[in-house]
Amino acid sequence: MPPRAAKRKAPPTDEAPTKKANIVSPTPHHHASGTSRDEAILREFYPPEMSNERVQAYRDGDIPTPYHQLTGTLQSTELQRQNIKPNKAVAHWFRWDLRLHDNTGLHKAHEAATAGGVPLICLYVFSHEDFHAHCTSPARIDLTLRSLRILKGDLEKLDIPLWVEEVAERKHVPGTILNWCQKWGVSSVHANMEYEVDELRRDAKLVAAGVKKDISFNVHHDTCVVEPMVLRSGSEKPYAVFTPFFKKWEPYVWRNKLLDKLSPSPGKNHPDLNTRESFKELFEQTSFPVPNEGKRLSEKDAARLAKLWPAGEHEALARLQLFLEEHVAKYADRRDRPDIEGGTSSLSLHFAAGTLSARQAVRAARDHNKRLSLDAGHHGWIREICFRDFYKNILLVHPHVCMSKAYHEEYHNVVWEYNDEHFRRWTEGKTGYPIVDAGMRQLASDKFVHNRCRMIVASFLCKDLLLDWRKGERFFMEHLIDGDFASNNAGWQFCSSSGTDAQPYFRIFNPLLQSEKFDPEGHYIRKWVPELRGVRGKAIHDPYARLPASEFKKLGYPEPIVEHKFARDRALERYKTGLGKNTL
Ligand SMILES: Cc1cc2nc3c(=O)[nH]c(=O)nc-3n(C[C@H](O)[C@H](O)[C@H](O)COP(=O)(O)OP(=O)(O)OC[C@H]3O[C@@H](n4cnc5c(N)ncnc54)[C@H](O)[C@@H]3O)c2cc1C
Repeated sequence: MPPRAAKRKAPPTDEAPTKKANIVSPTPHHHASGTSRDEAILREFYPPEMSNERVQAYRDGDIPTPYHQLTGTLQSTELQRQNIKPNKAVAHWFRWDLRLHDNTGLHKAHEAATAGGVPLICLYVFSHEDFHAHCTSPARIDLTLRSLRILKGDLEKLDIPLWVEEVAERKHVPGTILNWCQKWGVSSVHANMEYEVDELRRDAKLVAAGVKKDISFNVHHDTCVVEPMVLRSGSEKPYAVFTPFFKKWEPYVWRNKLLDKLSPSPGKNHPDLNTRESFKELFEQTSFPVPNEGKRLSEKDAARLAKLWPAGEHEALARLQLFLEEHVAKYADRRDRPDIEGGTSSLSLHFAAGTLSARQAVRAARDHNKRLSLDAGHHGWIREICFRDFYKNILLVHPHVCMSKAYHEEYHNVVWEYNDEHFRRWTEGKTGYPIVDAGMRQLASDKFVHNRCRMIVASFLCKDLLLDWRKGERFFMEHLIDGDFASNNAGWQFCSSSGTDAQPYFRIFNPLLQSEKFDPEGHYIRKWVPELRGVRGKAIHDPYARLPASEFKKLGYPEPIVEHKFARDRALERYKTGLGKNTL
């Protein structure tokens, strides 16, 4: 166990650096090739890896969590914010909640506007540097822009304008918003809380800065079905394991009738308010910002992905309905089968963009269930949605997971390989393990991967290649259309065995067995790995070992990058050493 930190306020070394030159390199574990574990962190935005002692200080409450900083600021300014008089408008600041229905912040903003007799106006902040700092993928940014266009159209029908404000550097976001509010006479802003560290700190600053300028910032819980931090174990602690969390979560949802209280979409701005004239410029914004180089899809990819993943809340609701009508009943049997179309809902991009709320989804599933109690399919699907809630709770209680640290910080003593060639071959889907390559090629093409294959490719990176899981985590965020920090981080930590509920380090996925079990006929592999389309029978899972050498050569498919048995033994040894389990 690391030594406990002394009871004093630790210096804020996990704050984002203001100048590049200030960043001092820690003592990274260098690899012979010159790359190091420190490269897994985006150093232009974040300080070096936090010490395990500092993690413990967060746990002990010696350092206030960003969540407590925000809630503390909200509490200490409550009276002042209440006393701010309505000016010319109330605003809702959209984030990853790009919908009208069941949007808590939007609903509260509408109520405040109605009570104050002023129009509701809306804002979205397109912050280029945040996209870089958070590794947001071009596909996700493109989906956001497409969702915003639909949202703008829907809001306009209600005489509510939506303005998209472009900000280059994220340090300017708070100032830009305050200026925007002053320009349009906004006295009150509502937004839904984002649970990542940078966002909680930004909001805490804004709430405090706002009251000094007579602007009330109000931040609401919205994204989870059950408000985070509410559910506690018998010993009054936040849950660290999913199953008991779910056991408490489910009856809590039904008992408190949480699904009967969905917020309605806002009503029309009253005609007497002359919103269209007073906020003409906001209505007339015709073009949206263009993402920076490297964050922009090619025209061809944009067109292809728009067809594959239509945006907006109407589409999300239609997709939800289709899934319930045609697939959910068989969910329990098929959710692990990447070879079956419709085995899962493919709604994660809508949850991530906020074009569908988790409450809407759980309620629709409950209402669709025809029996007295939930059947296995409906129940199993609702349980998966609960995972979102659980992982968002983890961010609030353990902010160090947002700072490139493992949930179980002792896993940081595991020494990873930093083999650039292996990493490149993994990213390109050229590992010589068909199921792994199929998963990585699905990611490259569709910017989405089936959950079972996310686990297989992640486990392969952490255990078979023994590469730093944070490199995989970042690569996923940079490519997934549904990239969500909490779920992605937790998924990676599950696979690297360092997270909550993680698979124990000695349980190592065998990619061959996974392939035979979850893609028995090899349909998924043949779909994504064209070199193997002509391979018949069980050879599809392991063509190198199961085909004659001459036949294998003709395929133009790579030999396995590592031998699984060797890799497994190496991983076990490295984990044991890192965790101090090798000593007598
Ligand atoms: C390494 C790894 C990385 C991941 N990265 C992300 C990510 O960036 N964004 C993301 O939304 N999910 C992520 N997941 C979780 C999961 O893979 C996806 O949510 C799921 O594949 C989405 O497909 P679906 O919508 O068809 O899911 P369904 O099976 O239909 O499930 C319904 C919804 O439940 C939620 N859900 C399901 N499984 C999980 C889970 N394990 N953790 C959290 N929520 C879950 C999702 O919101 C999903 O849309 C990751 C999992 C792993 C193992």
